[in-house]
Amino acid sequence: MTPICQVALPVPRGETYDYLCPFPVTLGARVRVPFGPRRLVGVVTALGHASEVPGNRLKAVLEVLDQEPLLGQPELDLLNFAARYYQAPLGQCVATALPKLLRNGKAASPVLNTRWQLTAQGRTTEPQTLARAPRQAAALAALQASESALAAAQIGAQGTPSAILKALADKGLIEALNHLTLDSHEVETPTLNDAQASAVEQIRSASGFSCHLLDGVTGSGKTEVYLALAREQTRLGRQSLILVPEIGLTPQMVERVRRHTGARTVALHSGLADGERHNAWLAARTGEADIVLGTRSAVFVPLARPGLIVVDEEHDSSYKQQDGIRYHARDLAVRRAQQFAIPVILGSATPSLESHFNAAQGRYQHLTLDHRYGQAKPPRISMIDLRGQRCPDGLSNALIARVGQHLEAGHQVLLFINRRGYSPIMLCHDCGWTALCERCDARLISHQRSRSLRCHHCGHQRPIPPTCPDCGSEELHQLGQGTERIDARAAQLWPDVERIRLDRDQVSRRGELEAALERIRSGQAQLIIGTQMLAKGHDFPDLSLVGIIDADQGLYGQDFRATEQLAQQITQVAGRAGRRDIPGEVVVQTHNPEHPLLGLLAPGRYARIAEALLAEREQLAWPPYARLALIRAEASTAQTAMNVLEEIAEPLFGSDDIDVLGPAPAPMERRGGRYRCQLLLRSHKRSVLQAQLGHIRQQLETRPSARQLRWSIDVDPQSLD
Ligand SMILES: Nc1ncnc2c1ncn2[C@@H]1O[C@H](COP(=O)(O)OP(=O)(O)OP(=O)(O)O)[C@@H](O)[C@H]1O
Ligand SMILES: [Zn+2]
Repeated sequence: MTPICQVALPVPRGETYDYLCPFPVTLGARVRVPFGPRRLVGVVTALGHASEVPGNRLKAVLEVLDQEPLLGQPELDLLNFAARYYQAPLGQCVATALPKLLRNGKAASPVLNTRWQLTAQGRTTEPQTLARAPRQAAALAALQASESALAAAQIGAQGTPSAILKALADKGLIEALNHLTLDSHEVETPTLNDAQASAVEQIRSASGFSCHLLDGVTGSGKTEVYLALAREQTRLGRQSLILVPEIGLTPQMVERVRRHTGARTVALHSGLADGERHNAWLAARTGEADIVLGTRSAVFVPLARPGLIVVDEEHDSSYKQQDGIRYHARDLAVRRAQQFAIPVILGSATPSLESHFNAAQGRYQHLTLDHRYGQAKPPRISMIDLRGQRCPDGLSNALIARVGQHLEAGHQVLLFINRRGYSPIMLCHDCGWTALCERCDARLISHQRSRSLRCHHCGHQRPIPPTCPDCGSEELHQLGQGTERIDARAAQLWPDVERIRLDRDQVSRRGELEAALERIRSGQAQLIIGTQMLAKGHDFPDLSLVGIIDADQGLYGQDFRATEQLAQQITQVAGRAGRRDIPGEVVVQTHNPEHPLLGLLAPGRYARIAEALLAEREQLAWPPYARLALIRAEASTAQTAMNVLEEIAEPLFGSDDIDVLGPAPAPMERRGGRYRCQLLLRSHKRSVLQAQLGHIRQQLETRPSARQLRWSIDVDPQSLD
């Protein structure tokens, strides 16, 4: 009898598909199969001899792509768990776990490295010293002139042959991005202070699975705790997986990891070229890499010899995927550690309420670092009361004075505003017209450089009108600020100071962020204007002042996590100031100086905020005191979406174990021309909720009325929008 294999395919529905397999094949290997008119690559998730599909309708595998399993049993278990828990098709979970080239059927062996970068030595070596090898000298000069890594074809006007690059690499002057070799003599291991050493000791002395919440104020040296442990794992021949929330944090981190551990380190994130990502993923899987530093989806990477998992900035909402499979990488990381029976560290200066709660319950070991490392003191925090002040461009006179002083002293200044563009409100002073998106319940944001009005929700854009479209008045005012406006004002105020603006409009392409961060780190840029991209994790030694332009932005958020997130964001951004010898200062502009939350911003107070918020959550039975699942539906009319959600909700009313909230219109009801509604389910019993969700998903997949919908199920939603 021909064996039958179950294959997880990247298609929107269904669990797995059965195929006859006339070739030898192992679990976890990729196969190419016919699927309707198409040919797809999938992963074998089960093998057997029986199928519910009648034999004459079964199709056969066309090709087996891997002789050895690409995904091992632990990865398959995790993917199966994620598929069940997050109500997502297994095939899509598998597709999330694989880098693109492997998804497309490329062989599981490294592709040629695509980009080259300078090593520390290469940055400081004069090309003239290579005068006897003029082509090498030219290639080195070209890389020194570039702000980012380059492909061989981009180095020099005609490109550079790989033999020349190899020669430079052998001299230790350049390296392929994601390279695995190392000059071990560069390793410097910092001496830990008592608090760090004690944290390391406690984690090290745990055996088997253990979860540690490393709760340390900003600048307390959490990173060195991770690295000390990772270094030890490397020495013991085991791998460490370190997750960070944003790509922006990886280049700096990779450098630091290598310098402090001497380990073969690879980065894994979406900013890499396909080939680089492919190679890094394979290096993790074969065990060639000792340390894997990655963003969210790296939680799925196969590890040949796992020893430690770290989730840095564990509170960060970017660990939760907001579309497709809505998984939470932090939660899956804990699950993985359990699977492997190894320790996992969740680190943050502002731990999530979930992790606080778990630590309080004794499920996680709570380790604290209460002071900044070394002589660095907590930053001094002051408020500027904006009431009654006129500052259309967002900078009060008091803040301008502070910025001026810090710049004059030769330090760096960060102005934080969590909105890109020029101004969020365009208003006609005569008739009251405001610029709204036609497709969303949202205002259009003006962007001066491109002279356009843009919707940040659906991408719609149109030119800024010269006069009011309703009454023709020329009195069009722009109210409020985004990064662009702050930047424009800063250019007038400090024309000779080198500025850098960092937001998604500025750095969208690969390499741009790295280049920008390098300009900050090298001290070239003195004044930095940025969004939350810059708020966390970065360590800029010369930064002494952080100005928070508008603390009120988040004070009135409707979401149940709004206050938690605001407290985290402000604490984190404030934590960028004064991390070394220069004393730090934080200036917060607000119309609500008496707001209790702002009063709690002083360093070390975050725990008090967290306790207060937890008490509130308990009273209201919100997470972590209950579990939530949000079912979203959108359609061309609100009624269509509401009707289906009502049908779904109907049998649940009156249930003892599940609270049904809604269905109701989403906070932003119309987006991209479609109407959005949602149904929130809440329960104290995870298993009951899970069972119901399985049932609901089946209904949504099969009900004819649901065909006109776009719907999703979000388990443990990060926001209720
Ligand atoms: N043991 C040590 N020896 C020398 N320098 C250290 C040590 N520990 C920390 N530092 C330095 O102190 C600064 C802050 O450390 P680190 O970046 O690890 O803090 P963190 O707790 O991760 O901060 P954040 O949460 O704000 O990102 C860094 O510049 C780091 O190099
Ligand atoms: Zn829109």
